Amino acid sequence: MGVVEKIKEIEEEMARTQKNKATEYHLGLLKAKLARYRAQLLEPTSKSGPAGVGFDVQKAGDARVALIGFPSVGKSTLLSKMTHTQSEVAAYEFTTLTAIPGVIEYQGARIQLLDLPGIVEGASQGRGRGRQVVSTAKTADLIVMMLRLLEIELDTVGIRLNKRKPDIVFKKRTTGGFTSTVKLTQTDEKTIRTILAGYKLHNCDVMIREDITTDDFIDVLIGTRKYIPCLYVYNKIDAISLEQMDKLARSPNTVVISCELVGVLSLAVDISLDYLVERMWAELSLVKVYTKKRGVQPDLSDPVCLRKGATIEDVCNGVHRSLAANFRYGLVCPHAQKVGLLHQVQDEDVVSIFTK
Ligand SMILES: Nc1nc2c(ncn2[C@@H]2O[C@H](COP(=O)(O)OP(=O)(O)OP(=O)(O)O)[C@@H](O)[C@H]2O)c(=O)[nH]1
Ligand SMILES: [K+]
Ligand SMILES: [Mg+2]
Repeated sequence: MGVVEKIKEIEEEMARTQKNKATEYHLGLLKAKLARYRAQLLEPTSKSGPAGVGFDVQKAGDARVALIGFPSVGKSTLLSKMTHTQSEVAAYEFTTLTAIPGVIEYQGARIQLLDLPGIVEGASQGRGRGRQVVSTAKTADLIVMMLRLLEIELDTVGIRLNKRKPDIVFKKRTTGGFTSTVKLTQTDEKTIRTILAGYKLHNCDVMIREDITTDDFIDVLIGTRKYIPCLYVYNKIDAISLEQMDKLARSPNTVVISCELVGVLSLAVDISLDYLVERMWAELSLVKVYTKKRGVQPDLSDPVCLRKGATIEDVCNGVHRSLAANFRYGLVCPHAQKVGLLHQVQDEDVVSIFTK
């Protein structure tokens, strides 16, 4: 039996099983199994060839943004308007058949924008190029989704949108302790133990530090979940009423645009592509650091772009491979603070590195 059939079978059993206290643990176990099979769907296997392999586009620049959406929502139109790359645009579905990279230059950073083939319902089960699109989406720092319905699709294949990793710590091969620093209102120790037993993890220390659900627990147990921020972008708002547009624009993590009406309308909500870039930039939360050599002004046009939480060591690695190995100390302006490799840098810091 293939993985897809196994998934179907478990889903059917879950649908048949009444939800009550007596079946709770069994359902938890089924959920965990389901999660494992779904993860398998995306893993490359020798037999199924390219399954789980994304499109062959090299990561470039300081961050990658993936454009995901149903066919013909206007992904290629958007890429063509926001970057110097032209991706074929047409009124029929599946115009784009591979990943097309473009570059947005913003605030001294280079953001790679990836136009992708449209995905349809059932994409996570391998329909169309869905699997390849989903695998590529997993490599992104931000997903720009041009339609909301697809959120569920990405969820079934282990991409968690706008969520951070639940605060759970496991240690295998220990005494089997269970600690929770908060009151659990959405799951309990017995359910979690049942799931662990289903995975043959009998000796495992679990420490839970927030009020998690059973699904959160399975996510962390499976360990391959990707937590990626997502912006929902509604294109073609020229086709809906002002009231509808206004309502959409107020939803969380949402931007409304029109690739056709750029610069034409003056509205209460900003529908410009400039505003979209601003929002993408905010979601990526990159930190820009300027490096400075002794006696020379820093080059403000060429920052090192890093993830939030980056350290002096990351700055070193961003400049040259050998820098961290020969590191003596760093100097961070504006406060001329002497720092070590583990010091976290802030946006707009000017950093000098002194080597042995
Ligand atoms: N009215 C309107 N039409 C748009 C807008 N943006 C794009 N279109 C049209 O929508 C159609 C599909 O655009 P594409 O950019 O090819 O869409 P896509 O999402 O890349 O499509 P696939 O590659 O087939 O998945 C084209 O005819 C575009 O001209 C918009 O803001 N308003
Ligand atoms: K199209
Ligand atoms: Mg396209």
